[in-house]
Amino acid sequence: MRKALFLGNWKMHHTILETKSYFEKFLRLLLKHNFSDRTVGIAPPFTSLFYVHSLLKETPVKLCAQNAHFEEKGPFTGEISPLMLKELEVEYVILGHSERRHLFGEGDELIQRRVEGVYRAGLVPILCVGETLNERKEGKTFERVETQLKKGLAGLKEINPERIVIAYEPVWAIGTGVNATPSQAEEVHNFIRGLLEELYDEERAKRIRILYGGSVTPENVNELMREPNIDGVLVGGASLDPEKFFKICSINL
Ligand SMILES: O=C(CO)COP(=O)(O)O
Repeated sequence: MRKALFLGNWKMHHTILETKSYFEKFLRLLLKHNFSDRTVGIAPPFTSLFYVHSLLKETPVKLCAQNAHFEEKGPFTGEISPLMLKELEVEYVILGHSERRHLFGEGDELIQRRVEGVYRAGLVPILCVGETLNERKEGKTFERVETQLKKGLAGLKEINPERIVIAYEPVWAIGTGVNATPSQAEEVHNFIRGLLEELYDEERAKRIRILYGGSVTPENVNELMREPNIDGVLVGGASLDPEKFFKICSINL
């Protein structure tokens, strides 16, 4: 009932020139297949969105963004509005990524406003949550994830479950080459599903997709995706290489 979702988060990588050769390779591989049972998307840097929009127009690949402000417009230097993203037919927006939280000081309240603004604008927010290594060592994983999830969703009392995505990205697994084991990830995904049930109801909680992110590779994606509550992956480093990302997106489901 939950359609698998494979998303590449390029972070601050790939110029427009590099993006061109990426998509030549990626689309050549991808368009040979019929992937109606899954959704594939890529979040390039803002500077490439306009260009990538034109490349992806006739393809099933979804355009995604790495952040968004909550207002339509205004004096917010350096920010991009949901309206601007909608104009480019962006569908998914990553919010509350651990790099935004830890390197740029975004807190739960700001992230909540972004999630609400993006959702209300008709885009699909991907709310990222996850504990640091210290929090895990201190046994605070569930507590941390619960706070981030509840605060992040606080503005959305009513929800269309197909129009929100949660991404569990343990900070210690991001860009480290050390992924959460399938059972470590499943334990938290199952916990998140329970929280969603508490916040909404069982029916809706069952329909919300929960992605895993953190050192996903073509080698480990199969076993992660076998877990019942892992509905897709949010891929950083391995999505920068078109062949690797294609391998990830094309696994047997
Ligand atoms: O942060 C991530 C995706 O948003 C994960 O990054 P890596 O796949 O490079 O660990």
